[in-house]
Amino acid sequence: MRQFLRRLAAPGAPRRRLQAALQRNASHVSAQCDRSQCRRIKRALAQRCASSITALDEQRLAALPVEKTVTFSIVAHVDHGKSSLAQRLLEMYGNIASTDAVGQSALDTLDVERERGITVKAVTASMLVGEYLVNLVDTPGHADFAHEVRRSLGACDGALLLVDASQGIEAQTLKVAAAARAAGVPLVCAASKIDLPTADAVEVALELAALEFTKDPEDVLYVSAKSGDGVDGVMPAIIDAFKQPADDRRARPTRCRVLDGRYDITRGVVAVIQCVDGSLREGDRIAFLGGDGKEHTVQELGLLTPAHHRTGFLNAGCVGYLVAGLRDVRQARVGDTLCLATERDRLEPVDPLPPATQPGLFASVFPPDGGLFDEMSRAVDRLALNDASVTVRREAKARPTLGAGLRLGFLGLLHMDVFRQRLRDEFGAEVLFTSPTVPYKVRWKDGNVTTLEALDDWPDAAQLSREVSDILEPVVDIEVVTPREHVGACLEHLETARAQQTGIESTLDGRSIIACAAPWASVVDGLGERLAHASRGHATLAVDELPRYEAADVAKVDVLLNGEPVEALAFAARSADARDRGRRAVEKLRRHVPRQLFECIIQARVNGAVVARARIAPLRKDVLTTGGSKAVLGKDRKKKLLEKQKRGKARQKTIGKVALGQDALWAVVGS
Ligand SMILES: Nc1nc2c(ncn2[C@@H]2O[C@H](COP(=O)(O)OP(=O)(O)OP(=O)(O)O)[C@@H](O)[C@H]2O)c(=O)[nH]1
Repeated sequence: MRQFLRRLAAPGAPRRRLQAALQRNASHVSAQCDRSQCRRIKRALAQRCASSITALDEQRLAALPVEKTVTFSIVAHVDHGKSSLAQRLLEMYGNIASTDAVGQSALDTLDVERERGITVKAVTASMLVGEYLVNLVDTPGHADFAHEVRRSLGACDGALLLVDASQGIEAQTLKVAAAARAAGVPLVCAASKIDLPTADAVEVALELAALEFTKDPEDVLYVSAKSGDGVDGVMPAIIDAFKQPADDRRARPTRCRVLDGRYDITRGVVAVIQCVDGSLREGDRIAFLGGDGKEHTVQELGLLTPAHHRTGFLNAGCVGYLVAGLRDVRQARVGDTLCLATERDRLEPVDPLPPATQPGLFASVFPPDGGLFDEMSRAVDRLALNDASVTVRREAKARPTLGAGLRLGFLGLLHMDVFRQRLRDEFGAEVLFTSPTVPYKVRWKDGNVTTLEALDDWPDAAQLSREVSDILEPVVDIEVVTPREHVGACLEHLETARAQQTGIESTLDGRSIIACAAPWASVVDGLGERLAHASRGHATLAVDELPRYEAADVAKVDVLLNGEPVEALAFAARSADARDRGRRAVEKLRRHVPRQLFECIIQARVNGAVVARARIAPLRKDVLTTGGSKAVLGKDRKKKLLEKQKRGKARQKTIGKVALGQDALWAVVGS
């Protein structure tokens, strides 16, 4: 049944059968698959039904000159309405059926996006607007996914900058606008959510002009995805601003750039590609420039609407999907250029996409059972294909209690948490994540500087006193945008986070922009949430992606169970806070470690000294009771049994392993 449903959900399946299957099979789907498989299959079926109503005129598309194509990204601060506006545009141009609901976008297809109500992946949808083919890219707003925005901007003719008219310009608005400027991408600005009673679109337009994001405040569009007001003016403005001059790109040798990809269990790598020059057809033999030299046959090509709409060809200016029987995820990396196999020796790669941002946070992952390392590794590689900013490296050495693992690099805590959830949702991989750590460095007294890839490599107490000159920590530039009345509260939190203020400016609409240099560890430790809380949700934080290193007074906190350090639980903290944080970690862990038959001692250790201790008493087994009733035992026999139990417990205490679940590990993270 599952196979049958997968076939139905695949592109090319007839619409009538799909709709009938969707209605008939809902209960079978539920019966045969687990919750997340079931949701995915039903969604794929529903999308296929919806995508078949798309009125893409393939003959017109085949003849479409490149100057009649436009690619643009929607960029904004988190929750300013990007996905909702994209949804309305898809409805307006017939890609999907109309709905009255705002907030659940057809472009947010991942379980994690729907559950959390945020976009984590940039998604492309192409639509026919008059005589133009417009490729829209909906990008995430959260800072942890800023690499998706930069990658999308690298492949766009322009960007639509949205600003929530009731919130005004926020920290991430400044960040994405700066990224667009750096990439040389022109902007069209729009004030969104103008239906809200607190909206002040004119104020937003003036502010956008003051910041030189638009030349004239009158050029700013006013839109509401909820009421639909102003949405019909968006595409004409986009086409007008971003249309490209006529050129001969269609006639040049074919070159396509890989923008994204995901692994499909039946079809292998499904790559999102942008046809930059020439055209590509199903059946063509292709090769990757600078790749492994292998040739592949194009099996399936089409547009993303956002569902797969198979066209059999892609011409210059189109963004679409490609299936070419690639089984190894390393064969089609984001940014790679592919061309016709016969032309590979005479072509240069397309301009590179912005490189993936350096990870700012590392964690190790281990399979729950050491033997499943290969399966875990494959799942991580396949998911990393869909998230180019994650770095994956095999741990240099196997950990004593956890076995072989992978060291993963992330851009922030949310990024890491989303990756963990996607591993489970999309690949069924339950893995153990260690406490995340920022990459510290050690400056030794002999002048050498080494990077601490993992907390395991942290110098011990003796080395610290004799050989280490400084521990260096990453520091980043941050900007906090807040209404003026909350500046005091924000500054207090910034001081607690050891942020050094470097400047403060006022905006036209009565807000302040505070610039600081802050330890990256404080930023990933929830500084953004604390600032938002202190300002009743008004303050927003944007972070510069490139850290520099400065000397810091930090120490490693080890957590021990029955005298054994648990590598997964070690973390670094400011020396002044290490004792407190160690105590909190022990307290939290005490609540998560199940009682065992033997005594369990939890300790926190800083620089070799124990700073906190908790004891979990053993479960008491009544060895004098057999089969539920108390046997009549002689005094000597009782004594013997109790002594035997005592010896057993002592042995268990030394060899007994306390099984720790991921919830216990997560409880300690951020203690
Ligand atoms: N009143 C009103 N609410 C809107 C409008 N557009 C979006 N919203 C609401 O604003 C919230 C965020 O909307 P999204 O479209 O998910 O915002 P986003 O910018 O795509 O969010 P991220 O991708 O996570 O950054 C949702 O609760 C929407 O229902 C609008 O025009 N009017």
